[in-house]
Amino acid sequence: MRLIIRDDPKAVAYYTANYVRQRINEFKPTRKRPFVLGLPTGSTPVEVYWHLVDYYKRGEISFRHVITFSMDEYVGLPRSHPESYCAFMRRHLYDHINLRPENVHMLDGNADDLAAECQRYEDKIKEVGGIELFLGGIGPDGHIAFNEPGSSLESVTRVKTLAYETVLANARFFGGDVNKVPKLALTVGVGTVRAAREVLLIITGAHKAVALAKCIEEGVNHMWTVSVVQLHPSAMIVCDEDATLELHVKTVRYFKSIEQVQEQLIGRQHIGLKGSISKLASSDPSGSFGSGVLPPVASAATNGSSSSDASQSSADQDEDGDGDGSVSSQQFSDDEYGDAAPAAAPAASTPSASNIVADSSSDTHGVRVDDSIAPAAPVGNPF
Ligand SMILES: N[C@@H]1[C@@H](O)[C@H](O)[C@@H](COP(=O)(O)O)O[C@@H]1O
Repeated sequence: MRLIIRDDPKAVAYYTANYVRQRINEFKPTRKRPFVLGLPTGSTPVEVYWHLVDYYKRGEISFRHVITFSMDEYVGLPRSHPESYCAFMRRHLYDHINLRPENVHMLDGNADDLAAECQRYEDKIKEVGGIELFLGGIGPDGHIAFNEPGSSLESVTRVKTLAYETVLANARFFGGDVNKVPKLALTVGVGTVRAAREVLLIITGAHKAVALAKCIEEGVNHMWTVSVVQLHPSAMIVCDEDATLELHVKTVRYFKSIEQVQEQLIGRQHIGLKGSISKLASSDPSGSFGSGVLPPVASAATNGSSSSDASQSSADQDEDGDGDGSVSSQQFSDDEYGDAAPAAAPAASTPSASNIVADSSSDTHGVRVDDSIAPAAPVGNPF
């Protein structure tokens, strides 16, 4: 498991959105080989979605060959209700990017046969080849999707009764009235999340610090269903400093030092997504490794793909899926299905990799970690 710690929720959102963009662009999805993405609701991912919309509008990513599966949905809440997860996903992401309607999958909490609806969802996930990347959040009680404490760690998509703590936590979306919060939901299972080829969780806030500690420092336990990520071969948690409050200092220093040492020994340019390593840095010019003195980390400019790299990756997607993998940027903009083509870059209210100013001052736990992808976040909700 990888734990990436950033200063605050904005930096977490920015890191996560960048990661998703790079994963999709490196995958080079085509019609025959789409990228299958699992997505959460909740307040935590909202800013991630703003960034993804921004990347799309800048032409840095295309969702044309991306298939999405939302994690969960309330039972009995009309889809048109502003707090339905269907409305949420449309409001924050789906209505603003070039997903094909047939590639958007959401659970129907008003289906006549809820069990059949859950089975349909599982079948559909299998039919498209499984989920490549499952992005998730957690509740303060450590639930992932709506897999409340005590959920089977092998569970699949099903109807779930919500824990009182979750109803309380979500009452804020229903005018603070717990009576208005649906008590049942459809949710992908813990096993559904585990089956994804990669899991990326975003966890922010002191109110989730106990859950993060249970997830990382204790054993796999159905009372903290997020802890199942310990069993996943490719799991990453991106959290903020507040969420680390219940972790041992040693744990925090360990994960921060991994990031720092990797950059020193390997060089950020050689660390692939999912933590893969292409080669070691050619030399250790300072010769300082082992002395306990870590050199400054790389600057923002070396962090992952530049905007133009990402844009090129998008443009390289094989539009017609014939396997040749090469299309011109004109083809990238063409829209045989009538979707909106990537728009011009919006005004300077949104960030780009190039205008991020590195801030390496964070030293909360005594280990300096490069924060070079700390965001200049969008000003306000762009929608
Ligand atoms: N079912 C959702 C979860 O999928 C989500 O992770 C959680 C966290 O929400 P927030 O990000 O608002 O804390 O909320 C709900 O319970």
